Amino acid sequence: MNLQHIIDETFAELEPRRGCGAVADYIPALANVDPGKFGVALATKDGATYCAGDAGEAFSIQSISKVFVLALALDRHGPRLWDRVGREPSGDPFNSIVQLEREKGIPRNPFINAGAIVTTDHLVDDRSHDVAIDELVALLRKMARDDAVHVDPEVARSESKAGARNRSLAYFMESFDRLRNPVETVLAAYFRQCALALSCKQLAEAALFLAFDGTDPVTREVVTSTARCRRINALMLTCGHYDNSGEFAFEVGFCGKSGVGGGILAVVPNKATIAVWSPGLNEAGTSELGALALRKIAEKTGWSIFG
Ligand SMILES: NC(=O)CC[C@H](N)C(=O)O
Repeated sequence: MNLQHIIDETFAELEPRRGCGAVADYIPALANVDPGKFGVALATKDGATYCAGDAGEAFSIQSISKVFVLALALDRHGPRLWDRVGREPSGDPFNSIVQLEREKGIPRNPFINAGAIVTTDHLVDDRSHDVAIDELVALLRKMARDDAVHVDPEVARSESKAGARNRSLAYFMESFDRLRNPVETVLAAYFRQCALALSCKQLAEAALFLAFDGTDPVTREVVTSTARCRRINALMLTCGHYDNSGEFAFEVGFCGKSGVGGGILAVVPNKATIAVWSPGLNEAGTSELGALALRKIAEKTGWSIFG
C-alpha cells in the first residue's frame, strides 16, 4: 500500500473545501487562526511519516492533550483515578455542567472538560503546576523526537481570561470535595496543557505508543502498559468526540480525540497514528474537514478497528 499516495490523494480531493466549518471563537487566541489551514500526517511503526499540506505547522492541540494527561495520571495513580472520574460517554457538549450536580461532582469521563480537570488534578498531584506541565512537555518532546514542542503562552493566557466555564466546572467539583489541589493550581495546569502547540507530524509521532500497546515502536519507550493503552483507546472511541463520538465511530471507525483548535488525533491499533488539522469545526467541536479526511483515509486504506 502506497501510504504517501493515499495521503496526497486525500489532501488533493479535500483541498477545495479548506475553510469549511466554524473556527472556535470563545477562546480569543483561537479566533485569529487562518481557517484555510489544512494538514495531514500519518506515522507508522518504523518511524516513517507521510505528510501533506500544513502538516509541519504547529497548532493548538487543545483537548487532544487530555489523552496524554490521562496516560500520565493513570501512571501516577493507577485505578484509584476511577474513583473520581467515570468511563461513560456523556452525550453532552464538552463543557457541559448538567450531569455534575446529579452525579455528585464525578464527571462522566476524562475527555469532557470536567473529567479532564480531574485528571489534570491527579497529574499535578502534590507538585506545582509548573512541574506537572514540564513533565508533560518533556514526554511529548521525547515521543515526537522534537524539542520544538512547547506551550503557547498567549493561548494559555487567552484560555485563562475566557475561562469562566472551566472555573465553574472546577469550583463545582470542589464543592463536592472532589479535587486534591486548589482550583486555581489545577486550572493553571489545565489551561497550559490545552495551549500545547504541536504540528500534525509531531502529534502523530508522539502518539505512536497508543497504536502499539503502550510502547513507542521507534524509541522503545514504554509509556504505559498494554492493558492501560487499550483502555485509553476504548475511551477515545466512546468519548473522544463528546456528543459526536457515535457519529465519528460510525463514519471513520478509528479511535480518535478532537480538539477545538481543529486537530484530530486518530489511532489505528497495530497500524498507525494519523493527525489532521483544519480549524473549522462542526457543532460538537470536531474539525469538519479533519473528520472527512480521516474517513477518506479509512476508506482508501481499508483500515478499521472493527475490521
Ligand atoms: N474541546 C476542546 O478542545 C476544549 C478545550 C478548551 N481549552 C476548553 O477548555 O474549553
